[in-house]
Amino acid sequence: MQIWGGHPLRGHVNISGAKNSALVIMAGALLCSGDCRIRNVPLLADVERMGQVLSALGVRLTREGDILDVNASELITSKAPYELVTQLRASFFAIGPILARLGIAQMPLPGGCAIGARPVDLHVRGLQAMGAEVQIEHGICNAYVPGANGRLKGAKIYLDTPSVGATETLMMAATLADGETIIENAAREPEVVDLANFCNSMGAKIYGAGTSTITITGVSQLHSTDYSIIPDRIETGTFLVAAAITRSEITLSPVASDHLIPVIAKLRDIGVPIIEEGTDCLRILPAESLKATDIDTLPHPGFPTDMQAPFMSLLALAEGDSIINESVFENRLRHASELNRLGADIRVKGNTAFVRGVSVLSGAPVIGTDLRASAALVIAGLAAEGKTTIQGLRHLDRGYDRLDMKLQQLGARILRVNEASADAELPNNNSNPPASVSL
Ligand SMILES: CC(=O)N[C@H]1[C@@H](OP(=O)(O)OP(=O)(O)OC[C@H]2O[C@@H](n3ccc(=O)[nH]c3=O)[C@H](O)[C@@H]2O)O[C@H](CO)[C@@H](O)[C@@H]1O
Ligand SMILES: C=C(OP(=O)(O)O)C(=O)O
Repeated sequence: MQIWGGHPLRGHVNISGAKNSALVIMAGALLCSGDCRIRNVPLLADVERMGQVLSALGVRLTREGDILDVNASELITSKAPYELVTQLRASFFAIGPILARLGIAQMPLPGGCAIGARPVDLHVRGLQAMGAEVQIEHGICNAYVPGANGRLKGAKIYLDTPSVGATETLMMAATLADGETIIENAAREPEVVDLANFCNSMGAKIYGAGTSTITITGVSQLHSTDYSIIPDRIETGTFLVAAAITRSEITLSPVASDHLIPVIAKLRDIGVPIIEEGTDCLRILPAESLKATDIDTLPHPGFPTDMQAPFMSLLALAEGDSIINESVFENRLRHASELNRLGADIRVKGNTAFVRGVSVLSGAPVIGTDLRASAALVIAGLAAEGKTTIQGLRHLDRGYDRLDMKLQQLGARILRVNEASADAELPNNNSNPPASVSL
């Protein structure tokens, strides 16, 4: 991807459905033996792969625009395909519904962004508390429920850390379990609430999602539903930061601004004016100056780790020194060295980045190491002088719905090229932007 920086954005951007809701809700559809219609599904490589995982299990899927119809009435296997599951994180969460439906599941350990060890011990311990026998061998998590009816049992589960995925896996498993499950220290992310709402729309009995204690009363089966997923708060945040760094005025909708409280608060600290318009629209105005601030990532409702990398790009151009502490994942600061190639002044020690604001960034060839790191480089490229060439588009495609196209519609000079030809052009780094660029 090539970006010629220094051009303000203008206009309106449509925010897609949330990646992390769509993926887990697709897994949740495994709980239902009827038709599930899921609306507002983003166009993402991860969604495509999750669909392939479900298909391999015997699920029938059809997609038209952003509507996905899923029918999991006949599951033909409890074994998920290794090559697919290892490419994304959320596929693993399907272990909960598969086990609840079939009493047996063989789930490879997941992939996803390489931002830390990302174990699945909390998922496993929770399923064990619900009566499953679980063993990990040869990269596969084998789980089964002993006993004649193969039904999980309600349990009291305390999560050592409020893991989003573990909360979702266990919540889904508990919907069809025998009796009541209580998850303490549950994750409170909006996507957990979205999944609970989806399950409840199929007749599940989940109470307290969005708080630290979730109670689920198991039912014997779930019914068909028609459900629309929430707007992507991380995509929204990414466009807000893209507008902030280019000193632009844009509007964004649909958005759920109550899911963005820490992000909007930090942007305001930095000096970026944001106006809420109506119930689902945000307007961002050009900042007079960008001021340094400190960020500590935390589970929701704290500042989201998925917004840390984009904010690092913004703070790289703020006046003064900022400290960014990544508390959720142990290896999620790899974009700092790539931002330094663009002229940023960032030092990393352990899980902390010390960002000394500079007045300009200058375009250079860089590599995105994970999804949000790649987004951070796109954002920096929009502000940098000259041309930035970004490799690692496969990460972006996993989690952003046509990011280059949406930015182009806002007036960004951004061109998608295949990575081999991007390499070929690297020496010509400061060439002028083409008069117009198209996909
Ligand atoms: C597909 C999806 O929804 N991905 C999101 C989800 O990932 P994911 O669900 O993988 O993230 P978790 O909330 O589980 O991880 C949080 C922390 O808990 C640790 N942990 C997690 C599970 C476990 O069994 N043991 C354990 O120690 C992790 O290593 C990490 O340090 O939440 C993250 C935190 O908001 C986001 O960055 C990801 O975008
Ligand atoms: C870390 C992320 O995704 P995943 O959990 O799918 O790797 C993310 O969306 O930023």
